[in-house]
Amino acid sequence: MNVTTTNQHRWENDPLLTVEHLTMRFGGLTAVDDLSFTVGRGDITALIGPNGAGKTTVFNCVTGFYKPTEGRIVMRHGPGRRSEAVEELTASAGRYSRQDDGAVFLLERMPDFTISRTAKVARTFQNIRLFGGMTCLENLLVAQHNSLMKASGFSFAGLLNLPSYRSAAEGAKERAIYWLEQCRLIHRADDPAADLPYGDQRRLEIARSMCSEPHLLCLDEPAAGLNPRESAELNDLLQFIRAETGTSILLIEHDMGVVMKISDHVVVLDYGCKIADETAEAVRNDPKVIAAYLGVDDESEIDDEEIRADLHRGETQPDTQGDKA
Ligand SMILES: Nc1ncnc2c1ncn2[C@@H]1O[C@H](COP(=O)(O)OP(=O)(O)OP(=O)(O)O)[C@@H](O)[C@H]1O
Repeated sequence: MNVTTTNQHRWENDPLLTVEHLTMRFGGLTAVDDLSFTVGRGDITALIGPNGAGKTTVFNCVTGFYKPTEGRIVMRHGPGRRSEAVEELTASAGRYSRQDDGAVFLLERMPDFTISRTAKVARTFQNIRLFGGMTCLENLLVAQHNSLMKASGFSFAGLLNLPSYRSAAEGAKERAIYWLEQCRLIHRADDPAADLPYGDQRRLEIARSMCSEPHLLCLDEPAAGLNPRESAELNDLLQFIRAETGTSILLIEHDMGVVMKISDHVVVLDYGCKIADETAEAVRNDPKVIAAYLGVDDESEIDDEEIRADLHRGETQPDTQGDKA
């Protein structure tokens, strides 16, 4: 997916998301400093960097949890850069505009619930946020509450009578069952989410996000706490999601076995600044990246086998069963 055309990376030619000159300050602390990068349509893009580099802050800006201090965050539905529509929208007071074959959204102007519902950006969190007392199936149905309410015409009578509501409710259940199957959780459909082992809960969160049919799926450390087998299964699931639905994925991840194996494109942050923005292959051999992970200033001093081995982990990991989770 990361081939270049006309000397540019593919993600530059068909960007789903562009983060442009993003800055986020908390009082005197600049957590993200003039950061620009692109998420290509259909790509798996990883955002990596040492602890405190600003990765989660970027996620919080993209998903509307924080209003950036400065910068523009553009999401696009439909192919191409849509430069004219983006500039027109920026000059107006609008939050999004629709074209015949798509739409553009300025995420920094939108509240978080509109970003998920209208711009179709879904996310998971570092700490699992499921409804523990609800069953797995219920968790996935609750995630589709918005579309069900819309189909009801936001009325009680609608809930009871409207054929459009009945058909939306059927669709929601089918989607929930589909994603439980793909995430290998269908046998736990009626169990409370809190009863699932940790790795299964992580997959349930991804299933829940996929029920909203996102164009962009943002995953904050999806492999955290997983054992090697579960990490390999996660790789398969993310590759399946991309191949089957075309959903683009932006992930924060410390597990280099996941990052290097499945990412088309890796963006590296250190102290809020971008230090690398390349293919996984190029990034894993970049002395700046190794230096950042080691916390050293002088790149010429680097000779750390452990860090190099970690950055190369995705190369050596054996494939797991098939191309489907
Ligand atoms: N709400 C906040 N208020 C003040 N400072 C914050 C806030 N959120 C993040 N920070 C600070 O911004 C910096 C970047 O934090 P952030 O969580 O984005 O880093 P990270 O790269 O995601 O780290 P990790 O890998 O440890 O999760 C840190 O110094 C952090 O303390």
